[in-house]
Amino acid sequence: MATQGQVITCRAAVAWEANKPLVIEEVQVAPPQAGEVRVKILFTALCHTDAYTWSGKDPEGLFPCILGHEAAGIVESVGEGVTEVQPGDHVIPCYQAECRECKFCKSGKTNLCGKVRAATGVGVMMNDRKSRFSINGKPIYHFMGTSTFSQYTVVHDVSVAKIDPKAPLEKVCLLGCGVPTGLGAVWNTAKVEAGSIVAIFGLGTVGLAVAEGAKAASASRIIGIDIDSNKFDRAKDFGVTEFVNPKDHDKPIQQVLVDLTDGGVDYSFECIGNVSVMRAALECCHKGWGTSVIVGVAASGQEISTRPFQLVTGRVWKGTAFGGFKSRSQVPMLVDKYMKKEIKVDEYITHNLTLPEMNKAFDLLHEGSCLRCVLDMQV
Ligand SMILES: NC(=O)C1=CN([C@@H]2O[C@H](COP(=O)(O)OP(=O)(O)OC[C@H]3O[C@@H](n4cnc5c(N)ncnc54)[C@H](O)[C@@H]3O)[C@@H](O)[C@H]2O)C=CC1
Ligand SMILES: N[C@@H](CCC(=O)N[C@@H](CSC=O)C(=O)NCC(=O)O)C(=O)O
Ligand SMILES: [Zn+2]
Ligand SMILES: [Zn+2]
Repeated sequence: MATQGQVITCRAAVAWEANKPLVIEEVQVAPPQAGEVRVKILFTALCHTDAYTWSGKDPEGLFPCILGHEAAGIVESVGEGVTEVQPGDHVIPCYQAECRECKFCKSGKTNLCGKVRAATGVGVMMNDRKSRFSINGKPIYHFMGTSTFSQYTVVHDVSVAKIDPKAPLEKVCLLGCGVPTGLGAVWNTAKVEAGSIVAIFGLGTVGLAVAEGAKAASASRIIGIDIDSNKFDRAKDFGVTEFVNPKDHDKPIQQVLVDLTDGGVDYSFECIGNVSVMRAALECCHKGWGTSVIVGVAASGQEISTRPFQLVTGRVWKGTAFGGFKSRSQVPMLVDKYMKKEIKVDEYITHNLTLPEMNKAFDLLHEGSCLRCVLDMQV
């Protein structure tokens, strides 16, 4: 039966309140308005940022909402004026939009886009500042402009990347967030050169993708730092060459790393979201040129600090969102790289579950063995 122009009733995992188990509900998904795209989500993974917002620590977190931002699906219908995708196209929703027209997009200096960010930050669509999700008339907020924990979602047309229809959606859903973030932090944000010494704090999916990117950039030493030594074995497969567990040392971890590397590392990446570790990641960098990239997302109210002397003496502190990749232009390129076996994706998937098992998937996120759990959304 044709669904275009109709309200679709489907299942979604609804976060009614912070920290309360998500509830699988029947939700009504309104048709896309001008400049919008309704997508049938086939597979979604969970990212730690979903857990962060669910925890109530995200200043932009609004409830009730439908979380989820690392997914793949098929366009069901498009609103007026949408030209770049059509029903049947295979797509990856992009929480970081790319309109190609705004001041940010035109600058060439950033992958951030200003076109819809004000609306996505408050859980609504640009057109009418309303949600397309409801339950018996009660609006449910969108999240990150993607809300992929629903069998159908509505996104802005600037927030969807059309990909190779031959790509397996149950795998390439990961290219919606964590893997590109780590790779791009190395390639786009830090621009690591061959021969560099790299330190990675946190060996989850994002940290391992940093390792993969650093290996591809021919870094000479890739030092993985994690408080869970069980992470070390797996990290070798992603390019980590040495391991340090801060718990094994009495000295501050930045001093341990400075001693290990004749004065400090060329590049460091914080992939945890811990502001004390962010400081250590900056301070383990080599005087004169070492660059530290903040990737992890820290909770509301948290602030970073260091002695300004650290920067006066040439260290550089940076951050990255989605690894600096321009989403609509570059996600299809990452899918192609995966299809040519130039980047890993399957290796980050440690668990597969289904939509009704959403809460189990959130529990898994906190287990050391889990990198990414992919949910089959149509079960
Ligand atoms: N900037 C961006 O665009 C993005 C940021 N993120 C953020 O990146 C961070 C990492 O994400 P995932 O890799 O999925 O997380 P994860 O939780 O899988 O990995 C974090 C790792 O850090 C380790 N760890 C925790 N405390 C530590 C400490 N004090 N010292 C050393 N290691 C420690 C844990 O054992 C774990 O292995 C999260 O904060 C997430 O929200 C995720 C995607 C995009
Ligand atoms: N709402 C949060 C912001 C969290 C954050 O920094 N998000 C990252 C992506 S994390 C993906 O898993 C990001 O790209 N930020 C840029 C943006 O435009 O949101 C808070 O306020 O803490
Ligand atoms: Zn994410
Ligand atoms: Zn833009």
